[in-house]
Amino acid sequence: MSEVYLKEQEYGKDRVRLAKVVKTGKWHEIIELTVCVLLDGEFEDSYTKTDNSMIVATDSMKNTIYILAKQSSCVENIEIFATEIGKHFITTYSHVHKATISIIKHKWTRMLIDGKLHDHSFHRDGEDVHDTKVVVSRKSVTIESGLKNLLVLKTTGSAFYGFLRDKYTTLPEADDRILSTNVDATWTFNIQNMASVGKIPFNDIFESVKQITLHTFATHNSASVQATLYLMAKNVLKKHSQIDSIRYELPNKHYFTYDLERFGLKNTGKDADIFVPFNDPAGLIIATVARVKSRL
Ligand SMILES: O=c1[nH]c(=O)c2[nH]c(=O)[nH]c2[nH]1
Repeated sequence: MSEVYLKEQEYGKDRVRLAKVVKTGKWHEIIELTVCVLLDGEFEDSYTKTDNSMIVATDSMKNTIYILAKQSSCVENIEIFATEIGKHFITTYSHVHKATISIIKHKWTRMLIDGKLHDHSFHRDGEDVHDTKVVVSRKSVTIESGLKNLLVLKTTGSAFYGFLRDKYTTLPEADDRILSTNVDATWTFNIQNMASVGKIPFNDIFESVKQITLHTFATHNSASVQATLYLMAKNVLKKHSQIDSIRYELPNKHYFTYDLERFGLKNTGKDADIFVPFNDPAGLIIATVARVKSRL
């Protein structure tokens, strides 16, 4: 057999679920997270020589996440909390060279009861989440954040025509159609150094990216999912100088008119109002838009 070597490795604890309640008198906050920690470093011997002496047990990593959550005042700010966790692992263990921390923040929206925000009751109003992936090494920190699973639909203001037609094409041109997608967006931050991480208003930027995404989707006349995606990204980069690039993954969740002509009912063009939503197959449009780097 030809010689082999351990090309790369990462190991850690995934799907660590954690909720923290922050109480200010009767006013409570709930933060619910799913955390993944992966470590890279001098772990080769555990794979190749059955030497476990350098292994930080994944069970200890799980304990560490709960301990740091107890001690931290930044759990609500997942990019900062992830950086704290990453820093902990590379400063505590000299043989750990890189820690990759991924966190999903689940949505709990405060209830509005009798016209007032309730102090300790929350509901889930949508499956969209805020997530982050932070990679901490001794030299650098990289942070990407995301908005995942935001389901949107508009009933007009979307067309799709002028596309390539050949013997494989059956899709009719549409000057007015339903447009629906499940937005997944991931953006990377321009981080100067570890100390600057605490100064970035990650949660405000998240809310703003979400709002820009919704605003662009709703207000522009879409020529295609591709054109909508590019405009969303351009608007985000225009507004947020801390963001270097943004990637969108937009499935085109098709709604096709149902053939009611067979029953003597008009359901095309201006008369179209009965549609069949299709889960599968879906188009999938993926692109990353980045700033042109200045040559200065
Ligand atoms: O916005 C669209 N982009 C496409 O690439 C495409 N392809 C398709 O069949 N419908 C659509 N819609």
